[in-house]
Amino acid sequence: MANTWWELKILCEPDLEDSIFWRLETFGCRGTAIESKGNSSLLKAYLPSFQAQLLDLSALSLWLRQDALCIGLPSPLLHWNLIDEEDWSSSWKQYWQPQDIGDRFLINPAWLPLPASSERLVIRLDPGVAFGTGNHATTQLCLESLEMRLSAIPDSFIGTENKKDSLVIADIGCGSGILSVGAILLGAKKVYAVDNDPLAVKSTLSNRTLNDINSERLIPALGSVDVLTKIIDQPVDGIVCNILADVIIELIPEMAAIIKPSTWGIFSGILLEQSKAVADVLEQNGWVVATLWKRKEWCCLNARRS
Ligand SMILES: C[S@@+](CC[C@H](N)C(=O)[O-])C[C@H]1O[C@@H](n2cnc3c(N)ncnc32)[C@H](O)[C@@H]1O
Repeated sequence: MANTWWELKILCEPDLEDSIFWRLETFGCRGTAIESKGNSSLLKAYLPSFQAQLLDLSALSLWLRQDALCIGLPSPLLHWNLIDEEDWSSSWKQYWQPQDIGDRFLINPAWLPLPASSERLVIRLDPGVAFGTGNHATTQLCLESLEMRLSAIPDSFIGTENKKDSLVIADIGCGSGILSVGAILLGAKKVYAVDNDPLAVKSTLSNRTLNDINSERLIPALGSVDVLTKIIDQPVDGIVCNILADVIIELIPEMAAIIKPSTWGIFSGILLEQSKAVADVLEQNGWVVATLWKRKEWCCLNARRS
């Protein structure tokens, strides 16, 4: 029998989009898409059917209504139905279009032709069921921060030991591998990409191939910081970590084992109201938080050790 998926369709006020995406992500949805419907937004999200029972979907519906109520907006309408795998893979892909991010990147869905000419660094992507299409504000903030870290300063200004083409980076919570691929395209020498979801590791591996990246330059592995401590052969120059504030807070002390005095860090997946808690833990663990970039209700902390 074909694998089946829940297709969730949510009609909502545009102002609710981000909080709903947040709920869907926490609920375990993959392959989210969005469509404008007049003054409303239609969000679609997909979830392997075995991951949720009808009761879970009812609970999700209740949370969505409560979230809307809290900020005084009309309740979103949630509908669900079962579809087979084949329909799933085509349903959300049709809404995903090439997208410029920052000054340097263009995200190109794997099934669409490459642009005839582009001065941008093209990240070809098929996220499969992993998070990381480039649509989410936190992914964009991380890519823009990487751009700032890796392309703002010419090699000649950053000293031999920090030359861009010798930079080793850890991508913690790599998802589709979008940030790892971006870092390599910007000139990093090597990226170790870890995720505790096997499907994310699989997706990063296939996106490595899709972008013709040598297997010695992008090294995906199942796990988290503990695994990095075993697979890296030297402390990393940079960390990019787009997970959730609570998880980042837990991982920060462990990161001490993979860094050196000059390591920089890009931390996102953090809601604005959580930024102080994350910044406090970073500072208690020897980081200096240099900037906070925000988009919608999300933020990204750029930090360094010295
Ligand atoms: C928000 S997604 C980020 C994906 C991609 N890096 C991006 O920026 O679009 C977070 C990812 O972190 C992974 N994750 C969650 N907790 C983790 C942990 N403790 N260690 C490693 N990965 C984790 C999830 O499986 C998910 O793929």
